[in-house]
Amino acid sequence: MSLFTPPVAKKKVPTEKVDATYKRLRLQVFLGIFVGYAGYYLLRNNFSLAMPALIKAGFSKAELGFALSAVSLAYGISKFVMGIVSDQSNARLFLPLGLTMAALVNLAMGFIPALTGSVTIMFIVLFVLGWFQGMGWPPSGRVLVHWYSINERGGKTAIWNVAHNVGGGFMAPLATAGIAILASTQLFGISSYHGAFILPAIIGLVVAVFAYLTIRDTPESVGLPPIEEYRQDYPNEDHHLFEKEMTTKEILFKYVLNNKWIWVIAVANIFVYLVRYGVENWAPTYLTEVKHINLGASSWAYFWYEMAGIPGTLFAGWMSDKIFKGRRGPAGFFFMLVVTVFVFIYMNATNMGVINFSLIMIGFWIYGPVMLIGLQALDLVPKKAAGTAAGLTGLFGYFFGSFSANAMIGAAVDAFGWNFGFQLILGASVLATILFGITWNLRGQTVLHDAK
Ligand SMILES: O=P(O)(O)OC[C@H](O)CO
Repeated sequence: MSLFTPPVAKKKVPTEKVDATYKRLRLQVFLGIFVGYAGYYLLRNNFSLAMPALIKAGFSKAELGFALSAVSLAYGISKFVMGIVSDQSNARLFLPLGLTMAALVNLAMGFIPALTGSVTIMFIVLFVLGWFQGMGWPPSGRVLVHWYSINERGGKTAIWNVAHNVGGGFMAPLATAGIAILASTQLFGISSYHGAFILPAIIGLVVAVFAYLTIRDTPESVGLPPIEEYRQDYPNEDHHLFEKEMTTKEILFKYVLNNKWIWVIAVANIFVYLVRYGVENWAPTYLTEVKHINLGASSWAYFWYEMAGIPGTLFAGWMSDKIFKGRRGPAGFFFMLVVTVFVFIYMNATNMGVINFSLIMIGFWIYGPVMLIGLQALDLVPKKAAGTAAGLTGLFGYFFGSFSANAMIGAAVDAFGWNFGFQLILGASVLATILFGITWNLRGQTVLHDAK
């Protein structure tokens, strides 16, 4: 454990050098967590690229779907558990370690055919992968709260959040290239689909080295003053800074589990994730089954849903920083209100242009709230509890929201039809809007009584 203990600088940076050092290191650590988290996404869903070959080998869609569910199941739990561990760990080591482990699991799946030989084994291996995946978000959050103060954190977290889409976007071509290389060279004498694991894993290892070289745990770890002091921007009225590392008990019972606002946004996250994955996962089926458009056209709609999330996320961060001066609730409320309107249009539309447009609009407006919940979790607690707070919201989002999106909506549609399935999504969207509304006056760790 001592290997991961957050470091403390032996010497302070001289006052005249503080500004230049801060400027240089803020850019450097940001690049580290951006590229690092994109690296995590290279290795999160690449199994799906191996699935067509596994189906040909005799596995059913239901079996592979079951195996795949292990990733989000483990990811949700790990984001919370590893979030707790990461709050007392050096982010410079923690993030690259999780990425390295995720890459090693992928290399094992690439080189050991037995690991993709049965559903049970795949479930176990993917569970382990999901667990290591949970080591990416918490240290990134730790870096964001220590290097960026509250009135700029929205914009910076939003830009960082784009790493999700960059990593997810590069994953498919990389995995496909890996398959093509093995198919043409017959290297290692294994089936070509193993390339979907091997090439992204190799890039993941390179990214882990880059992340280690660039990330620095906290400003204090390199002899700089705390960010609040440097930028004169404080998260609470008495300007109290939490610079002492805390025990797990303190973090959990003093700052996270007894903070009613964390519970409000954790529950909000169930509904946000139900909308995010409910719309995304079921769009291809809905469009092909009900609207009778071909799969090629529906996969383009899916692609644009993802891409629209990039400007939407940036807009949400900017809005919460600049218009609402560090308050995330009003921005989340506004974004979810618009999502609700477009879910309503989407479920009632008959014209293909309107259907595609409303789907893209849902993509644009939903990723803002996805990012804002994580950001709000970081804001609401002392810096030393950031990973745990964000982890708890992630647990609720993945364990309940993503799970319900996959299982409950499918069952509801089977039993009562598409309209009922959409009513569930619409209801979730309204509830998320209300819950964001409840947090309207929150800014950092303070409730602003005069905020309008
Ligand atoms: O855990 P992920 O990858 O869904 O990311 C969550 C968002 O960044 C939370 O703000």
